[in-house]
Amino acid sequence: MDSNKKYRKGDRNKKGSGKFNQNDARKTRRDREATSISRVNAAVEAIPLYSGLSRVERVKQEKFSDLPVSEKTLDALAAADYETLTAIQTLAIPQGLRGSDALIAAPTGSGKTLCFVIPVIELLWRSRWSSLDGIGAIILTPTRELAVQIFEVVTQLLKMHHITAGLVIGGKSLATEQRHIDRANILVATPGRLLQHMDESVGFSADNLKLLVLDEADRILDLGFERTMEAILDNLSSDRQTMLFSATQTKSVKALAKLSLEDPQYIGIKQVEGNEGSAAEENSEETLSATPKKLSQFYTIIGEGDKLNVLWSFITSHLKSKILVFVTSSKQVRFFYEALRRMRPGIPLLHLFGRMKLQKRTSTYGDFCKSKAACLFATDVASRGLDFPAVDWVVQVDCPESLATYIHRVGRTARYTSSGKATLFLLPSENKFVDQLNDSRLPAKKMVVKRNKMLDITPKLESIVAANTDVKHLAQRAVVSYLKAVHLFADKEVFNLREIDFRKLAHSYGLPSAPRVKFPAVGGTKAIKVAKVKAQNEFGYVPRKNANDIRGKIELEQDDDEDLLQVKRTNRDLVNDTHEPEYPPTIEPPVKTKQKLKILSSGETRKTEAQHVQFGESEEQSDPEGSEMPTVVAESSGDETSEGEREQNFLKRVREKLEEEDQNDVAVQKERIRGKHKKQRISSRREGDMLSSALAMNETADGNPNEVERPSSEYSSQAEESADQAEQEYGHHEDAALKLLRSTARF
Ligand SMILES: Nc1ncnc2c1ncn2[C@@H]1O[C@H](COP(=O)(O)OP(=O)(O)OP(=O)(O)O)[C@@H](O)[C@H]1O
Repeated sequence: MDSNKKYRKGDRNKKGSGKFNQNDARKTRRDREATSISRVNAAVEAIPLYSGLSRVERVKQEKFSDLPVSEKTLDALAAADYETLTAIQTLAIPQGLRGSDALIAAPTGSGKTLCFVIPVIELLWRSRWSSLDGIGAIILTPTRELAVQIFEVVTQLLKMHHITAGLVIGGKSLATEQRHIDRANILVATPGRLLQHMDESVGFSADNLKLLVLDEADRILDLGFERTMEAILDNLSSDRQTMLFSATQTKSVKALAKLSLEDPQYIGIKQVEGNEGSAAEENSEETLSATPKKLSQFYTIIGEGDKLNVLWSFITSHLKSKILVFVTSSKQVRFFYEALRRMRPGIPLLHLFGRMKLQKRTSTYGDFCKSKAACLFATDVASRGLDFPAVDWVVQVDCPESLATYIHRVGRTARYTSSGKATLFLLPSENKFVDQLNDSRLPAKKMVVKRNKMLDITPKLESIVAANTDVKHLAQRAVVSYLKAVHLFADKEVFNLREIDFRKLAHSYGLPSAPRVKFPAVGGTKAIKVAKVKAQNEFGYVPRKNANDIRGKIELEQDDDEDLLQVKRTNRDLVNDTHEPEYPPTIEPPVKTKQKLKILSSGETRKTEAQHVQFGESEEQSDPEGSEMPTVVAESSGDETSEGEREQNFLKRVREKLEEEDQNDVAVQKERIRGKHKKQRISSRREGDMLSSALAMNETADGNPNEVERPSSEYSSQAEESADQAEQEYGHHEDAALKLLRSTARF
């Protein structure tokens, strides 16, 4: 009993001493941390205010280990193989660390992410932030992909810290985010979703906010979320540091800078080669237009009827490359992907656009990152900030709507120290864009397409479109959405619908004739409604008070499948806009459908010409907005044949072609089967008399009609295999997405 007591006492003592040791160790750690913090604080206070803005000078390279930052951050940086700072990092990180408000601009791929991630983490570490202190820093970024990408970098550098990070983006469960939001110290967010949490989440508090980062501010404003930004800024304490990153310095970015920054520093970098670079003067044009030096830029002039032929020839001659193809609208992305995968180019095809489900977008992004050779068709959702490693070629099939978009698209290659190439397809009417590139010192060289090397895929596309109704619909919608987008592009010197041959374009997509296009009037109420729905889809939330934002900033067409990122228009007063479409090659007068119904007295007959009602149109016309929308159809070429006849001829041609191909296929298959049987007979004979009965059976089977059926079923299964190939690939994508989502331990 006593010994038992003794044992317990000893045990307690032991435990006590353990506790004491633990407390001791904790205290030592705390002391060491405190010493480390005061040492780093002293070093940070000694950082001079950056003053080299008025001179263009060479930036000296530095090592991360020279920065006044915590051991924990240094260890994480080393673990991620970051050793030497890039030019913009050398200038911006120390300023971020010393607590300055700053407006920062640098070429694509120059390493801007670390410019804010390091100061964010360090500020919270130096402030001894704990989970009880709530949100200490918010990083706002325009798209979900970009948010996910930044979140990955944040979690990578937080590995050794006790600071938490959360990701709040549209497309995810709001309730899940709400359950965890009070535990996050660093929040990576898209603007709409952040505002939604501010309005609706009880646990959300940013009262202690120390640092706000606005990444890709120009893009956030482009998307028409000026008022959302104002509302967010209204909700945040002004006693904070703000870092604003923007590739372009538009009026609205300057207005946002005024609203959010206090006595800001302007830090810009032009021309980077590897880690080198020079400081650029404040507001210098060079800062805005610089692209990496290791990027080779080309352009080529191609008619609308040949773009797909040239693209196909390009893809099939670069089978070992990683290619990123930009087109204008999500419908084109889907059509290119669906049509070209059926033609088996010999390289994996992927596609990415704004309205894709988040999980699919993430998995596609992950797959393209991992692959060594692949071709990704994308809208501009992929053009800003996304960091795909080792892209060899960026191909812009359609002219970008602005130089800023061009810079961001080509910036997906030649990132950090790697080199890359970019080529741009321009219609002859878009030649003016070359002048703009030259004026902005973007050195693109002209490439000439060798006609004899160009493959003509139009007949193949015609067959695919004729055989697959869904692909045909996609092709029609792709043509329509492209033309509508061009209609909305502001730069009328470059984009002129009159110069585009709708029929040639449609033909190159495998269509017999140009689909009818209804060009939207600008800023109708229906368009605003659609814009709101789309903004909600993209950003998760649009507060009611911001409806005018959208009214003022986004014009969308009535096709509610359109890609938000493509058809938004900014900087026009849409409410008072009297701008009419400029190109009515043939404008159909509005059809009056609200006919007064007159009760006929018996014996009275109705005049027949008044009874011609177009049902397809009536729905639109009954809409008050509908009357503002002139229907523009493709200019008639003056051909002697009508559109209906043309379509019939086309279908006839395709049918004949398919029949011809079928006959060839059957002949080839028959030949193959004959050969196979011949081989079987020979081998059977060799096996001797024992197998003579089996041989006899085979010989009978030769004439058996069931055997003749076999090739065609083999053939059809081959065709199915071809059509399903990408779907099977997609299975891997989904796996990858799940892995990616699991590996990023959010919150
Ligand atoms: N100091 C560095 N050392 C090594 N790699 C770096 C360094 N800084 C950045 N990188 C790498 O360079 C690539 C581009 O960086 P980042 O995405 O931050 O560029 P960015 O300037 O934000 O580009 P964009 O303007 O297109 O968004 C990333 O893969 C990143 O990991």
